[in-house]
Amino acid sequence: MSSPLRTASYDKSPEIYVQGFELAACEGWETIARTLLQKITQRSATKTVLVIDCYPGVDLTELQDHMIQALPATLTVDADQAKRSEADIHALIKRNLTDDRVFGVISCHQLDEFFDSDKIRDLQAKISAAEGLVVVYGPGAALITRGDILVYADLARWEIQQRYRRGELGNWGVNNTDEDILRRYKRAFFIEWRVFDRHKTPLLKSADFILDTNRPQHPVMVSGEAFHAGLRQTTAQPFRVVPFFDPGVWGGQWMKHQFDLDPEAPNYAWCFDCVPEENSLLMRFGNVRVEIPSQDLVLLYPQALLGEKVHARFGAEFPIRFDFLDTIGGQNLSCQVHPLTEYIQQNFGMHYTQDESYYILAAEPDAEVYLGIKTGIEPQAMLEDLRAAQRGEKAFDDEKFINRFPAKAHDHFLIPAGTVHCSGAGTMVLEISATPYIFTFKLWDWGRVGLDGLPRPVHIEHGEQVIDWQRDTAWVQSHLINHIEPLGHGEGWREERTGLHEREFIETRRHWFSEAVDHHTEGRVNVLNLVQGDEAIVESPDHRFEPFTVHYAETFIIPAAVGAYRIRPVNPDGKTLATLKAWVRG
Ligand SMILES: O=P(O)(O)OC[C@H]1O[C@@H](O)[C@@H](O)[C@@H](O)[C@@H]1O
Repeated sequence: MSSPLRTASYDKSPEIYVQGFELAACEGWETIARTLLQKITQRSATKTVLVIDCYPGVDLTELQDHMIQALPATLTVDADQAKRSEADIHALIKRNLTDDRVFGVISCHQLDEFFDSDKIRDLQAKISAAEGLVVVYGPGAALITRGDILVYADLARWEIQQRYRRGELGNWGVNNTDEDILRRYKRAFFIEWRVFDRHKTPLLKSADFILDTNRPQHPVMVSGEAFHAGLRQTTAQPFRVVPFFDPGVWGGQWMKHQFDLDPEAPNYAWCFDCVPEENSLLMRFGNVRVEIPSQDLVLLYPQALLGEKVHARFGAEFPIRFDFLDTIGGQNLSCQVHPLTEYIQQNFGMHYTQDESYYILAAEPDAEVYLGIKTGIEPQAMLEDLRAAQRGEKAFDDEKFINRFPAKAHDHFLIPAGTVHCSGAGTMVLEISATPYIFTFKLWDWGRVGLDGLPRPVHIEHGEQVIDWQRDTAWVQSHLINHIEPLGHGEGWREERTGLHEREFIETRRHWFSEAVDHHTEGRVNVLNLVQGDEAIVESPDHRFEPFTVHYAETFIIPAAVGAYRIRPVNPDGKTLATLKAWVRG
């Protein structure tokens, strides 16, 4: 392994300290109920309607038993009562759901389409006839009434996925807790999360309180005002999202040692350390830590975070993804290809595609990356071989068809969609890619089964429609491997362009430095990783944010609104550090 083991300095729980709202959050059901009662009392009204809208996956039984029951409600309304039937909902989303295990079609539905307007009217009549305290709760509660006090109970997607895996949770609007995990994830990714993100955005803007329900039996609540102050502060300083680590059939051992992860885990394959759509943010208000989906920041403050140009082009979506793929002590990823832009648009309703790159953080001496097809091969022969392998008749002859290139630390492999590729065993990849990450058409999975003992889904029928057969040995060598161009230098630093390919919208720059380097967002969000060196400090030249410490391999985000920032090495030994920075071109 080319990188020696270090003491684990990588911070797995980065927090944002929100200034000026030290008393704005509280924790525990009892305290939360008391805070709500105070708010109700302060209204001095004979009737109060308290609405607790929820992201799907929030534990409604816990909410009922520990909080709603503690409130002196004269009427309690569960929004589920107004939901359309499972069959109706299925008919509405059938086309988006598809029969495939992995791929659906992105939904444009609005949440009110999933509710029965007559039932909503009945509930509204009941609510207006009631006196005293009325509590309306559950996903979609605010469709029935906006009420007098609004609480939004939120939940991060990563926690939702854990609940799916533990068999505790199915999708919203269907009784499918036992269904294949891939299918439940698909329904959430393509439909449910889209619809509920759309529904929650205006609610988060006006909610009196945000309820963090990520930790079972450890609820935390923060005022809407403090929540927004925290998000606004976040758009004016460097920050990190909460990384999550996941095992996989090809997973390795490097992250486990490097990041001090559970030594009992068999391996770790992925680390998502900057996929704001799925990660969460930790905001600290005094003694209380609140966890919210980092997507909330993207939905609520896209201009300040992304910058005008990026927001105009992508909407409220964070387009840059940094993640790790660890195969050191593991196995090859599946041999795969990603859809071309028109293919992802026309088949899956995504507006941009899964363009990727592999930046090598560390590698075993014999590590290799598979990239592009061999010059002169016959496409039909390769597809036939893949199909025969898929039928189980023989192993795919990768030697015959796919290039392999040696990989060492700091190499950068560019992978525009349509290029057949995978990282081989013995490689620690920092993926710097466009955000879509599930549009992987596996072509060959080396004849193995997944962690669940079942073959992982292979999609040769999609893959064959998007493989670019021009990307052969010579083309790949000259266009996709270490396309490194020196750009500038100064006292104790030099800058290089490392990618990405011209078909990809991300620009990447590497700085080698032993002295401070000045950077500027130029009005676009920057995402960086400290790819060499133990520690550096990100500072504001005019003291507009607190100095922010980053450690080796941590990914950090500089919102567009930050403007100028400086990265100073912490290197008493004078060693050279390196950052890899990405932003959206154009
Ligand atoms: O298909 P497997 O083997 O799990 O590899 C999957 C990984 O491959 C990489 O090239 C990327 O496409 C990742 O987004 C993906 O998670």
